[in-house]
Amino acid sequence: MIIPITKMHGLGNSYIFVNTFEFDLEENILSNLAIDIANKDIGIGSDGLILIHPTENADVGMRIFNKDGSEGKTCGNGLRCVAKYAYEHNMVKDKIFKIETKSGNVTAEVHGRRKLIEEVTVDMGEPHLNRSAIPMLGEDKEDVINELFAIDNVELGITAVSMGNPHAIFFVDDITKAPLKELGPIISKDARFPEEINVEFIEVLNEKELNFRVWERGSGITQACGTGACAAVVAGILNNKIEKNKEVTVHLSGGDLMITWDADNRVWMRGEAVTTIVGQFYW
Ligand SMILES: N[C@H](CCC[C@H](N)C(=O)O)C(=O)O
Repeated sequence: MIIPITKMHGLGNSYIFVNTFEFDLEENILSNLAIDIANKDIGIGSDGLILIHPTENADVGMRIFNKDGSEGKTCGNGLRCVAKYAYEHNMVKDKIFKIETKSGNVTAEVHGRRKLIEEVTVDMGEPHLNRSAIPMLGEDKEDVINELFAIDNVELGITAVSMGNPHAIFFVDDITKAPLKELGPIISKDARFPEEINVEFIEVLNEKELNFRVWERGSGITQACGTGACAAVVAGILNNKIEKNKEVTVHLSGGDLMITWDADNRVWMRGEAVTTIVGQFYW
């Protein structure tokens, strides 16, 4: 099979994009295709596969598959890249349009001159905090905000936030000492998370600035995670460490995202979207 592809990234969180408006893919090959295409030795190398697909519910649809072949429900960096691709390929006519994800529709706005888009803003919608929405085992009676979380003989304070995909947020005093490699994979697959979870460690620098590192469900350590950055800002505000309704700079390994949790309970993400390869994948 010769598959037309575009490799894109947001702050180094890279995916291989297939436009299924033009090249359709059978459902039963998607997981294995994601594993192979993301593999740096036998494939192109990325954090996963993203399909840009036709839908009745929005201007375009996005599906994301992690490096291990599992399907995620949404992807912040991926959404910015899909928005850039759709506008530059004349799949939408306006600069503001809707993108469908497995967790519902979001609204994207592309910024740039003529057909070169370098930055995108996405209204990521409302965060979800109750346990059943994460999902995380336990009674739904209260949200998970700095709750004691014992793991591997360590006691941490967990704040759990869903941005349409699950995030476990832990605050540390020094991001360079965050136990990402040691605890990321263990927490991500802990039985308390029936659908596993993305794991983020956050160092709050001041009320408008965070350092951020992530172990992604299904992909491991990535350079950036857009939904994770949104979840981190929500968690910081819930823990009274940062200010609501202000633009917060999140410093990820691959660069900065600007995140706002506004007075209408909506989370906004602004950042780059970059195309690096256009080509064909022989599979
Ligand atoms: N990198 C993505 C998140 C992928 C989430 C995926 N790992 C999952 O939820 O399974 C982002 O920029 O939001």
